[in-house]
Amino acid sequence: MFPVSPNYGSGCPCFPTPCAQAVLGSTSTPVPCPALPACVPPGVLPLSRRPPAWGRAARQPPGLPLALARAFSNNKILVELDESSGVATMKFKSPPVNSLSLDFLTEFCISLEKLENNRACRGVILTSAIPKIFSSGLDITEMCGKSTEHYAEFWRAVQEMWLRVYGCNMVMIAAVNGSSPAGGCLIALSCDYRIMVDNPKFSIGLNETQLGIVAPFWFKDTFVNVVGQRIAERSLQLGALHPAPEALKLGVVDELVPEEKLQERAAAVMAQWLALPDHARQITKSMMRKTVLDRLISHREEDIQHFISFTSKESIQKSLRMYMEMLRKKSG
Ligand SMILES: CCCCCCCCCC/C=C\CC(=O)SCCNC(=O)CCNC(=O)[C@H](O)C(C)(C)COP(=O)(O)OP(=O)(O)OC[C@H]1O[C@@H](n2cnc3c(N)ncnc32)[C@H](O)[C@@H]1OP(=O)(O)O
Repeated sequence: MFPVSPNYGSGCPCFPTPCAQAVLGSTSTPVPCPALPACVPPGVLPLSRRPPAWGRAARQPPGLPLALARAFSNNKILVELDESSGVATMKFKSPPVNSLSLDFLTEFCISLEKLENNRACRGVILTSAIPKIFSSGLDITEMCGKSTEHYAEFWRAVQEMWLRVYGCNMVMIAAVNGSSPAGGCLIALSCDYRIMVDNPKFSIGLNETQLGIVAPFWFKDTFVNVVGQRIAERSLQLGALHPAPEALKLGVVDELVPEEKLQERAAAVMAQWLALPDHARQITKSMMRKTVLDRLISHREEDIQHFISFTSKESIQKSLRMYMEMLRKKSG
């Protein structure tokens, strides 16, 4: 079996079974899957793939079953598309705490890709079906006591999720209806707008240092782009989890609403954003985010190697085990 092109990923229509062009021949020259233009890194859609649909939702592409376009759910994420507004909702439903396991991340990327390829969809609201939890962040069990191959696969999936959300042409709104530490916070930060339930019991932040681990540079870049250098520096070093009212003050989220108004408010904000011409908004978004995206894209393999060597250290494994133990004691 030949290795596949480095451009091959869940963005390719032939995923997870690589087509002939996605497989590297004996020349070892990378041949990208034909569905992905060579200049486009995995996870980042070229602007030309999304036709402008300003003012109305575009028509359903022929051949796609209507039911699929309206709602689909594999296992951990429920996706509903309202074709009249062009807005989809992705509801995380992976009990107990929507942790970002390899399976979750894979399903997330496939679901988002389906929406990206559906011309009827122009915006996505991310929210949770689990009471009180948006997402508990990366699934710590994926980082404990596993093989280096597993760490590499897991980290590539984390990178892929971020590249897809941060580089997404559609309007992305996070409707944060519960706690959102670390990787959960990253998902929200990667959206265009964040609305959180006004409840001080729900907190959000990049708390990696509390686990004895370090938020990677692209987590940090995303955070800095939202709240600025000073707030990000203090919050990151302290591994702070900000209760909702504090998160609003610091700019981690854009607004707070009562729980019962969250979905209605997210739909209203989405309508405001969709009132703009798609092409102008998309080019502006891409211009604002390109430098940060490019940094990971050009250092992707290096970043995976960093993750593997960092995570494999006995001291890090010990910290993660102790943290899991602390969570278990608290819950049990
Ligand atoms: C030089 C630089 C090199 C770069 C190296 C890179 C290093 C890695 C960077 C990693 C980046 C991001 C990391 C993360 O995202 S780590 C995850 C951080 N998340 C947390 O800290 C949250 C932990 N969870 C909680 O605080 C709480 O669970 C909650 C979310 C507030 C919910 O509270 P609850 O009371 O409702 O539920 P609880 O009883 O605590 O939990 C229920 C069960 O779920 C288990 N669990 C919770 N969170 C996780 C998780 N993130 N992963 C796996 N499992 C989790 C918990 O243990 C309970 O299980 P059980 O019922 O006891 O079996």
